[in-house]
Amino acid sequence: MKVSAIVVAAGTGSRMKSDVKKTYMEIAGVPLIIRTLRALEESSLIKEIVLVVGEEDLDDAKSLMDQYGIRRVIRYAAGGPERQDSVRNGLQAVDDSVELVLVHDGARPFINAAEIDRVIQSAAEYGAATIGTPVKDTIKKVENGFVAETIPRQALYAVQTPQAFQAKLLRESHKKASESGYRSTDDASLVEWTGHSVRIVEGSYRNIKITTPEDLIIAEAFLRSPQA
Ligand SMILES: Nc1ccn([C@@H]2O[C@H](COP(=O)(O)OP(=O)(O)OP(=O)(O)O)[C@@H](O)[C@H]2O)c(=O)n1
Ligand SMILES: C[C@](O)(CO)[C@H](O)COP(=O)(O)O
Repeated sequence: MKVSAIVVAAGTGSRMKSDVKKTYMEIAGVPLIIRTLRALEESSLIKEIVLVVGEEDLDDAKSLMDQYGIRRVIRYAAGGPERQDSVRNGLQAVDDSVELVLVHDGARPFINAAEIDRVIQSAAEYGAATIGTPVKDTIKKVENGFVAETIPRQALYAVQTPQAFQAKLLRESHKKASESGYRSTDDASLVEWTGHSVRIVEGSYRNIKITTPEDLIIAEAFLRSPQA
């Protein structure tokens, strides 16, 4: 089964409040995107990577891949206004012969090959799968500054990436969403919206998305204490 990975790294990183684009920020001396791509290269199931970066960063990204010896990236695509647009642009660069597509945030460097392969195997079996972890906090819906509802925690998961899909299903979901103007923050929700079920794969609380400055402190701590 031919598996392609789309790595989305074209965001502006506004919540990081940094002059340096989050994608290229160094964590312990190595750019964030390089750490993430190195993790993906550990999976023998991923045959190619399509890297989605800002249009203005395409040349620099290719140089960075050469500098750090990232060999699995073979195609590039320009990002779009939102993450959903960037994924869609990446999809257009994936060969039609590819059977399964994995989508991963460039901002999640702490994924490991075992987790990646479990998501791939689950998507191969069920058509769509996402990694995630049970929510640890109590989650409440807020309206006008007041709690409107406490959502029972037992069934709640904080989903992460990688998410993986049969290529045809993901292409159709993105096409329908684009045609109808449906917008969402992850790819699994587009597939759900079309009525297809999505399998949950148990993940790790280490698979954080580097989003705000606090996440950099956590990331440095994770690097000092590698996963058992
Ligand atoms: N238009 C966009 C927006 C996001 N992303 C990517 O999607 C992943 C998850 O998005 P997020 O963490 O929100 O990144 P940013 O959008 O850059 O952050 P912010 O929302 O703080 O601006 C990141 O790897 C980001 O680079 C992307 O490729 N294209
Ligand atoms: C895809 C994702 O990482 C799943 O949790 C999340 O939805 C990305 O959200 P962001 O606002 O684009 O970081």
